[in-house]
Amino acid sequence: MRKIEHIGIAVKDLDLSCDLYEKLLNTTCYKREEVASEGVRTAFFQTGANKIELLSASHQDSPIAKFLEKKGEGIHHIAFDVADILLEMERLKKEGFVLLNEQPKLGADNKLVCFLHPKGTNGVLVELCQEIKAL
Ligand SMILES: CC[C@H](C(=O)O)C(=O)SCCNC(=O)CCNC(=O)[C@H](O)C(C)(C)COP(=O)(O)OP(=O)(O)OC[C@H]1O[C@@H](n2cnc3c(N)ncnc32)[C@H](O)[C@@H]1OP(=O)(O)O
Ligand SMILES: [Co+2]
Repeated sequence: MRKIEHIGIAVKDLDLSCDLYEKLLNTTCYKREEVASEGVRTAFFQTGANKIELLSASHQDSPIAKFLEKKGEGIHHIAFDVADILLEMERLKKEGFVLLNEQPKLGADNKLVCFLHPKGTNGVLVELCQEIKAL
């Protein structure tokens, strides 16, 4: 794990929350992206070396919809930047962490991602992110 790649925040209304976070962070959202496979709409903010990812649900079966129903708006996950996601997944599996996807999957913001079950990380949903390098 090289650094925190982003903090994911679950929100009910992405437009409203984008306005709020633009005021809070004094910067505009640099990317909005829907990840249909995850059932999420995302909005990214760069704050110095860090990123905030706002996430809303794009359909009712989205993990974000379930999270909002159960816990309401708030921090949803912490994403870490990794150099080699396959190596890291292998290492974490050997360490006994529960991977929520056996293979890396396409995430937002040009990343390959994998999630670890929060039950094995003291209640924090952890996401691994590897930048997809242009060939
Ligand atoms: C990939 C695009 C983008 C990116 O950055 O590139 C994203 O970040 S997309 C983010 C949305 N996608 C995901 O979250 C995928 C991984 N998540 C899952 O597979 C599920 O949400 C899972 C397994 C974490 C929970 O799903 P489940 O159906 O089991 O929901 P439950 O409500 O029954 O939860 C079981 C248990 O886990 C606790 N929980 C759920 N979500 C979280 C969370 N975000 N942080 C911490 N804990 C969480 C929940 O409270 C339940 O615990 P319990 O003690 O039983 O109440
Ligand atoms: Co994320």
